Amino acid sequence: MTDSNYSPTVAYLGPEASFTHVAATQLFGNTGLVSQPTIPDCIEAVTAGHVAYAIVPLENALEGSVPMTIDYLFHGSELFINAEISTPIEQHLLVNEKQREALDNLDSVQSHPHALAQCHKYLQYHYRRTPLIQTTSTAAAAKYISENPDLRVAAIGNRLAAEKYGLHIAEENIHDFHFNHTRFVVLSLRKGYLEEESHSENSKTTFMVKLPEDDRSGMLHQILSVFAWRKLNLSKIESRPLKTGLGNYFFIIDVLENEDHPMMMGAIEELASLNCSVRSFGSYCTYEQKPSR
Ligand SMILES: O=C(O)C(=O)Cc1ccccc1
Repeated sequence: MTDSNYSPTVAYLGPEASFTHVAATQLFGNTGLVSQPTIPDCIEAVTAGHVAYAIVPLENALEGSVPMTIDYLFHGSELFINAEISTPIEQHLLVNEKQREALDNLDSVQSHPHALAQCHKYLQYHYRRTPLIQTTSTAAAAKYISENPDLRVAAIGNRLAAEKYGLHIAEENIHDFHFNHTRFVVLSLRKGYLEEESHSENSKTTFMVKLPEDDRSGMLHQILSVFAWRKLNLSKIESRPLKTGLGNYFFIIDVLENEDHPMMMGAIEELASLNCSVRSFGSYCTYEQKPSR
């Protein structure tokens, strides 16, 4: 989707064949992608300037926000969101070819916490007594079982991981709900669209809003009316712990408008006049990934 003559370096939550990797190739192609073992590693790589961008999962339709991304992005990062890509997620049960017959006798099932949670009913029904082990990504679990053929361990991951690591798909589509999509965000130190020529009709802006210290009753209502009377459509509002004490929250607010729109500028000013602290993560476009993997 980016200019074919220019390939930026992009840190992604790897290894190869993770869902994040699939999303990264959709946006950036195959060149310049740098696998990182964890979400904090992706965020640190782009913050330190080792890569131009990082791409990480932000939110899943079944499980909600990815806490690791929220923690590192909203608590003290200097990063902006340049794009988001929403992808359909299909989870499969994978085993090493050597363990095809061990399915009734597994010692553990391993995957990313969100993948385990997305398949919870399946696991509860079929593997109630089997330990579930969390890994840094679905692909890390797939790679692990391919490198340890003698372990009676299954992984949960995508079809590409099965192909890449030579694994047998023991059961397809084990996610509990059909509509399983994940939002991945592209982050960098630069505020602005991934593609400069992006048009603003399809824009979204993400804000982090903190309430004033002297939190008054009806404050959230006041914040929402700032957007409501300007007919600014919110696609998300989520409260997250500020980590400063029980009951202290900030809000993540996504607005379906470009930050430069006069109504948005007015909204930000009005929030400031209510003594809210507002940090903008910038305006960006949403890309949709075709279902395939
Ligand atoms: O683990 C992966 O492959 C990821 O990219 C993170 C993730 C996990 C589960 C659903 C979507 C993304």
